[in-house]
Amino acid sequence: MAPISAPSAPRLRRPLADTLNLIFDLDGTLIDSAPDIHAAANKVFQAKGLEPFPFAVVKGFIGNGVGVLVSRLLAAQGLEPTGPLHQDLVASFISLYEEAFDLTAVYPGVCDALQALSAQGHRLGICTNKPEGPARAALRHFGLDRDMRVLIGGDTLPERKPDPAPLLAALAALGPGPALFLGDSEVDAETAHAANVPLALFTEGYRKTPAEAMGAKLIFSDFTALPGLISHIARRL
Ligand SMILES: O=C(O)COP(=O)(O)O
Ligand SMILES: [Mg+2]
Repeated sequence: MAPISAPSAPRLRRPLADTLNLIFDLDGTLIDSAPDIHAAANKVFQAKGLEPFPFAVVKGFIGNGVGVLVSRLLAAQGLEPTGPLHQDLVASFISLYEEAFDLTAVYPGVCDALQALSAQGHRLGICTNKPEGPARAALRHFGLDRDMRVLIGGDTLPERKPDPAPLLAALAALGPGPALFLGDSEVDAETAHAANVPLALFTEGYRKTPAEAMGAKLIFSDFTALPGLISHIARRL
């Protein structure tokens, strides 16, 4: 008797040729959140009877996560950068941060670009030093979570950027394939370099170094151009 034929095996879900694993930074890359970070920092400092900060000072300290931000702010006022006051300020900052969206804006063209990239078959994820809770809340609030398959925040792993571990973990979650890390800062450039992943630099974020000195494979200032730029370089990654 002829064997009953097995139902045809499901097709292996292999990445399409020319599709990439695209990992995005969050603050200064997808969202311009510095005004909310500034407001939250001033609220928690003032609640302790401490002086508020000018916007440029807080903006210049963004990039290494909340713990480092608060340490830098304390040091800027000549205070001990670690210890109980630091812990208190970080805890209150994070609880404010989960709902601090009023002063934050998504950079122009981001939503459409993410949808277009996903529709082109690229796999998208986030690697940020923002704590995971506030990062998830921000992505949901701005409708940026739909196409994201993974989120690694500043407190998801014991390591955070510029250690390569968070970026490598995000990429591992997306599966094998060529990758690009899209970020705005020196921390992102260092992370990309340490993980041996090419960097696409978004120029409108919180960087201090000239764009050409960041070692980026791609430099862009406008998200509406991103899907086209990525199609152009995909084969060369
Ligand atoms: O929270 C920060 O300090 C920086 O966050 P980012 O990694 O998304 O730029
Ligand atoms: Mg950033």
